[in-house]
Amino acid sequence: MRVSLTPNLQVLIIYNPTAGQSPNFKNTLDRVANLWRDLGWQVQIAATTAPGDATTKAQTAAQAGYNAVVAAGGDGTVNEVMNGLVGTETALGVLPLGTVNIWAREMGLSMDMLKAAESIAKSELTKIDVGMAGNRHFLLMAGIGFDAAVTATVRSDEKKILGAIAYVKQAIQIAWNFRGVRLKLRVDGKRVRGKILMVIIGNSQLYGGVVKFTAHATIDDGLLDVCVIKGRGMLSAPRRLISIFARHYNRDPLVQYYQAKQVEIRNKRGKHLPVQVDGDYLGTTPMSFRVVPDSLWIMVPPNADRSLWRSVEG
Ligand SMILES: Nc1ncnc2c1ncn2[C@@H]1O[C@H](COP(=O)(O)OP(=O)(O)OP(=O)(O)O)[C@@H](O)[C@H]1O
Repeated sequence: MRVSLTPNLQVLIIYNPTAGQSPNFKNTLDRVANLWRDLGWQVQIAATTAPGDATTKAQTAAQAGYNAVVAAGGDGTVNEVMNGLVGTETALGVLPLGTVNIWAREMGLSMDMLKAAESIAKSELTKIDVGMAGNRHFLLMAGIGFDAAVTATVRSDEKKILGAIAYVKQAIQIAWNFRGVRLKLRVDGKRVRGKILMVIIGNSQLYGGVVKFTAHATIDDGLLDVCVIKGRGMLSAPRRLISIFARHYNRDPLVQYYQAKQVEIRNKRGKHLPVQVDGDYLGTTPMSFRVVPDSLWIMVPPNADRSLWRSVEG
């Protein structure tokens, strides 16, 4: 079900002053706020002061009856805001201020903030599923293995200077020594065996702004999409990537694709893998993952990727 925005929308913009590469975006945010005020919206702006602050601020806004909280930052900030909004009546919006901005891309937003703000003003509201990793919600995906090892070690000062290239540089450095690990996977009770390089558990589709590991994922189907990539080491990764780009899941025996409500990853013989959610390091296996259906209101701009919905009502 899609719902139109009310004319006197109450909106809180929560921004992360440390996000992305641009040093001074407060002026642009003020212009965005004025653009929305001209439409009759009541708009407040609040800066985060530390990691985790966006979750507390979003929770407080939901309790105070705000209609929407717009996360202005990268996907880490979007994740923190949505963790404060799941299960409330307050909708999540996004303004792309981070390094990669995957959710903003999924929502079809321009990377130009004022153009993005104009699109957001034409949004509708709808409810979607989110994922849960341990006790943390995720909007995009959880990554287990190689990508989480990269996320855990990429330096924030390099991200400021190099942007997304900092991830590529770190991936190349880690790839040489990264080995697949035998873990115990259960996907809706089904046992999955083999040496695991990486598992992507996707609520949505886009990964890193370039590739879709979970290309069949929709955000209203009550399921998570699971892409399991197996192998001894990263030398085999380019072949696996070709299979994923061509969507030859399951035709390549080392790339398996599932849709499930729940995924359990247990360690074997003391071996474990790191876990990231929505691009931020979370911890290590063992960990449980599950879908939380129909639990988050979001603002859907007109150019949002329609393939993210199983059914779009007109
Ligand atoms: N005021 C703050 N000071 C320090 N860290 C913060 C602050 N506010 C938020 N953070 C942390 O910064 C992390 C990264 O932020 P965010 O994802 O928004 O930007 P980014 O890293 O530039 O973008 P991307 O996620 O696209 O790489 C968040 O996970 C959050 O915990």
